[in-house]
Amino acid sequence: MAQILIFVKKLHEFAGFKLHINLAGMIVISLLEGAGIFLLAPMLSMIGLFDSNSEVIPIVSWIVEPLNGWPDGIKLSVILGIFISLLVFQALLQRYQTNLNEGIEQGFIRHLRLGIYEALLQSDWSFFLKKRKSDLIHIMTSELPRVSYGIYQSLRLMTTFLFTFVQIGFALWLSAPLTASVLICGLALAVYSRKFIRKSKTIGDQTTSLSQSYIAGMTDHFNGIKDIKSNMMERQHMTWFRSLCYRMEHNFVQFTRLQSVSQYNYKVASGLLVALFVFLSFIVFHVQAEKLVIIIIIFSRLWPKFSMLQSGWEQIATTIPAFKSLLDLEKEYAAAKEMNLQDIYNIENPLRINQGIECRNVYYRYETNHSAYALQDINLHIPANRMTAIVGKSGAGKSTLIDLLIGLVKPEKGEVFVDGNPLTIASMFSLRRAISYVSQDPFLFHASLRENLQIAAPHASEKQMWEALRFTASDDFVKKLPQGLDTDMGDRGLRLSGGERQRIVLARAILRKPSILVLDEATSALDSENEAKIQEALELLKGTMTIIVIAHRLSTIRNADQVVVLNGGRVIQQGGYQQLSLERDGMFGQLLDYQARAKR
Ligand SMILES: Nc1ncnc2c1ncn2[C@@H]1O[C@H](COP(=O)(O)OP(=O)(O)OP(=O)(O)O)[C@@H](O)[C@H]1O
Repeated sequence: MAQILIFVKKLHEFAGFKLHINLAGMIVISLLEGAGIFLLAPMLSMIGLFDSNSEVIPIVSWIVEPLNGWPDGIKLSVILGIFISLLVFQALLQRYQTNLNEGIEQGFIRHLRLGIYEALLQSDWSFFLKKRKSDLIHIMTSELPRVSYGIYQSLRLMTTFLFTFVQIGFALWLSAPLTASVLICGLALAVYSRKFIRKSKTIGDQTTSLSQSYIAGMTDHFNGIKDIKSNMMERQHMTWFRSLCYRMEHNFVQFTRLQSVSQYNYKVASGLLVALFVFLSFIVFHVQAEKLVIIIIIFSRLWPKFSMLQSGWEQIATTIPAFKSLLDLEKEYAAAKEMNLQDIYNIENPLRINQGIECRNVYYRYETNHSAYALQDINLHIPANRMTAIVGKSGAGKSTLIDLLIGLVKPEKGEVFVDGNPLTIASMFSLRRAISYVSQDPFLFHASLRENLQIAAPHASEKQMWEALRFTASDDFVKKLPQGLDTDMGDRGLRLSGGERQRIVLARAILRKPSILVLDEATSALDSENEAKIQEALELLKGTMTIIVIAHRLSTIRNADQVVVLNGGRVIQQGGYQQLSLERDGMFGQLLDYQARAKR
């Protein structure tokens, strides 16, 4: 419950006076409904349904007294007129309040959605390394609507509660002992029904974990669909999916069953209560007929509200785990926050690097409770406007070193310097403004080629786009695409071959006119001819920007000014290509030998 209160507080902060107007509207609607019910007594008496003395009923006496002595027809018309006016006013207010409610709810959800996405973009890279992407998608797509539903139910519950409260007030005014005895029965039922709320919460926990598995499973399966189909793994996946679907079905059915039991209990109890009620009225409390009619009308309208309160609580209880997921995520975000998004936007100027980037005694571990360091004792200088190649066996720490140099991860020990100044959070963002990074797994958005290029350089002209494409030997195949630059790239750029995709991503990186170009195995999927073209292009860039390259194919780094060899997270060799290739006992020489042998 504490989780919901936190969100109600947030709702209050967000909606402010609108929420107050909403609550006031609810109270007025309930009061009008109560007053309308009071008018039923004189109406029924005039029609002749019972012989009434309306003066004994509060409010009614104020209206009926001035009409005494008037003909019955006019009296009835006046009362009916007041009744209709109350109804119309109440209906109008109700309409306004419903719209206001929806506006508040949807506005609040938008506010939460934007907040989560903003916090996501403000989080550091280590947050994304630890978090399953599908869990974030799950929260944005499944948990947020549940939170929205929980808030809607909470507002509805509040309305029902206020309505019930006001109506109980009227009933108490008419007959305190009778109302009190009905309330005691209602309270006893509410205490008995607490177990239903607890069970609802357990079912809600299961709903969260099942929908999390569902989205995680679907994401994994779609990412690996080629492996599934080509390795005939359909049966295993179908079995997993079927079992999950059964469990999800059971989860929903279980909740409906639970609700039907609690609603059944309420119905039976209401029958028993009506009998008790009539008995008490006549035999014990001797309530006057007029008052009894009004009390019966009030309670006949109130009892469904009691059962709505119960079912509302149960519905809210199932959404509590979703509220909890959101709060947990907020805590994780707070711990992982790098900087405010607005401050990030304000960093417009790329960092100018004159001397270079340097690591001093740097150590880094992915998990601090794990003894293995991905990088250790790194002392390294990456000179500005030169090409540095980082090589080493798989798992040596090359990509981790790049992440550290561009400030994506922070050293556990030691420090990174740019032109002799320690890398701070602010300078790190300026540094990233200066970088174009091409990863091992080049990614294109499901949009046209033009849009994919514009993401990196929104103001690039068509001419500049073609220049970048020519630079990366992509212009020929782009011209052959059905709609040229406007061709859709498909899901993750699936429309292109691996090598074509790499060249487009490289063109995008160049288009940004970076002062540091980082290529993490960016040409691994290219054939020799295209790779040679890219090498020539990179040669042209040398001297104009700092280039850092990770490459397994050592032939591609022949022109590097500096080669850094990593092994087991340590720098074991460093120097010019020629110099290192002559050190025959060194790892670089060994790597060159392996590749020469593999070629033969
Ligand atoms: N997200 C992660 N969580 C935990 N350990 C990781 C993570 N990423 C990498 N590692 C570990 O850190 C070490 C260095 O990994 P890194 O990716 O930097 O190697 P690499 O030299 O780039 O390898 P490759 O050439 O295969 O891409 C490896 O032992 C790897 O298992």
